[in-house]
Amino acid sequence: MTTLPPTSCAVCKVRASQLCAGCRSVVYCSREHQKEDWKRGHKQQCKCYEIASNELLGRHLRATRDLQAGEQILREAPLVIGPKVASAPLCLGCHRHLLPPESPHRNYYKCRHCSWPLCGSKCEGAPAHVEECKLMTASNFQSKINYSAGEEEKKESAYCVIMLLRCMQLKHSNPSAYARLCALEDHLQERLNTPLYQVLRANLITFIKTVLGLREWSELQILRIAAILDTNTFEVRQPEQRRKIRALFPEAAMISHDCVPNMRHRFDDEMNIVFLAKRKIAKGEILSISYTQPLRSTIQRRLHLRQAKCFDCSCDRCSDATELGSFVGAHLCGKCKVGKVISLNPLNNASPWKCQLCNLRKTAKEVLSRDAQLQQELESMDKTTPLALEDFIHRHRVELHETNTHVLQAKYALTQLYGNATGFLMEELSEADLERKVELCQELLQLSDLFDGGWSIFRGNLLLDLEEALVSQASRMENADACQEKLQQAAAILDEISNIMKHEREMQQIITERQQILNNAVERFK
Ligand SMILES: C[S@@+](CC[C@H](N)C(=O)[O-])C[C@H]1O[C@@H](n2cnc3c(N)ncnc32)[C@H](O)[C@@H]1O
Repeated sequence: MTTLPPTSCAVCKVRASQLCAGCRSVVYCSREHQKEDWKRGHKQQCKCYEIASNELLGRHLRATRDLQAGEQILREAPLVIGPKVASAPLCLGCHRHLLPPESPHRNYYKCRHCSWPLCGSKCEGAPAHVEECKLMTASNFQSKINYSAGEEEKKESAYCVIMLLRCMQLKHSNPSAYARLCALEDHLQERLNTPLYQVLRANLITFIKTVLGLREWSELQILRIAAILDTNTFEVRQPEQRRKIRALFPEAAMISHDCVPNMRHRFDDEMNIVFLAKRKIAKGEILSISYTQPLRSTIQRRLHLRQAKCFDCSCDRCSDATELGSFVGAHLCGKCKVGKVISLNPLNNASPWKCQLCNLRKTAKEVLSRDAQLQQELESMDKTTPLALEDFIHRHRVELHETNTHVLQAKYALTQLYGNATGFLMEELSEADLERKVELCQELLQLSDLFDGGWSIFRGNLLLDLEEALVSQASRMENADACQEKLQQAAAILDEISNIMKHEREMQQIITERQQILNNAVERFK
């Protein structure tokens, strides 16, 4: 049932019709009254979602009105930001990945007080770093992270204390922010017996209580904050800013997971998190994002979610042994050679697997260990050219069908390599390789419609690759009709990309360049 918006101005009560675009639940008679109401408190109430709760998900967000594809749903500033539990050396002031020093015999710039690496003296006084620096200096702690040539990407586990200390400091510096942090889910009891928390217990607690002398904090209080961070932080990736860190957003932390999510998120220049609807969302629908990777199989995704977020996903994709008809987790049957081997109960990771066509059965352990081997093989492969990945798909064709997770991961990497890798640049691609790129993009786009469709970044990136390949194909064609058809296809795709990516600032230049290349191709064709 649609709720009709009110008809009188929220400020002066005269008959009015200017609807607030954010929540669409109040109207105003004028821009002045809208501004006045915003300052008076509508800013806090203007939302198109509410926090709801149920037994399965706990707290979650739910749409309070119909939402259009591409609509912004939530924007939130971070409560705390800092390094990931293990991180390559980064500046604790501006959080940028550190560049190697100019001379390889020199070290990173080190904070004059606590010796943590920084990008320069300017960051010594950065608000993010000042308090932790005082604490470490007061207890004579000096960081031992140094530059080591060739190991710039090595992850340092010493960074695990930073985000934790920043949260602990909120208790005195910002008690209301600390209270919001403490209200978040932790799964501490489930985490305490894991190997990671055993290590944290040994190292982190000693560091905080003994080295830094924060004796008033109990072991469980400290571990609870670590568990809150593990359950709720978002990874912030801003490659153009050389940033790969984590951040806590208390409202966004309420958003639940679904393996076919209806929202996507990004970070703006001020590191606010911004959520958009990937498709139309009806009033009352649960708002979701994915905490895991869409091209992974159900058993891989569920294991990851259990280990990282302590829950067993039972979404529509996970509940269906065929994964919505995609068979991403299935292997080809080694006996009848045509059937697909799928789990008899995908919501039980220990359930046996069986061929759909013959009587071949496998234990979950067999499936898992084979998957782990294949994943390992894929991850250790040379990804500088398409050759090894094509070879992987070919070698395993009897066991892995066209949409098996390992094949999909290889195919996605191939869409990036054809046209970009040395020796495989767009103009160097053979007709066959160019056609392969087009087919791979189209195949993955079809799959993305099942798991990550609509206005998704995955889809936007695949469309960009496809558009480029189509223009390149068109420019090699001699038949005018075929060329025109390709260029028209490319133009329609570019329109869609412009829509999907219109909020991604860093994509605008690429889109403009693509438009220029396409216009030139159309001119040449004419
Ligand atoms: C970032 S928090 C989300 C907010 C949380 N529900 C709360 O009440 O604070 C992540 C946690 O929410 C729960 N959760 C999120 N999505 C879920 C899902 N699809 N199924 C079951 N639990 C889910 C899990 O307990 C997970 O560890």
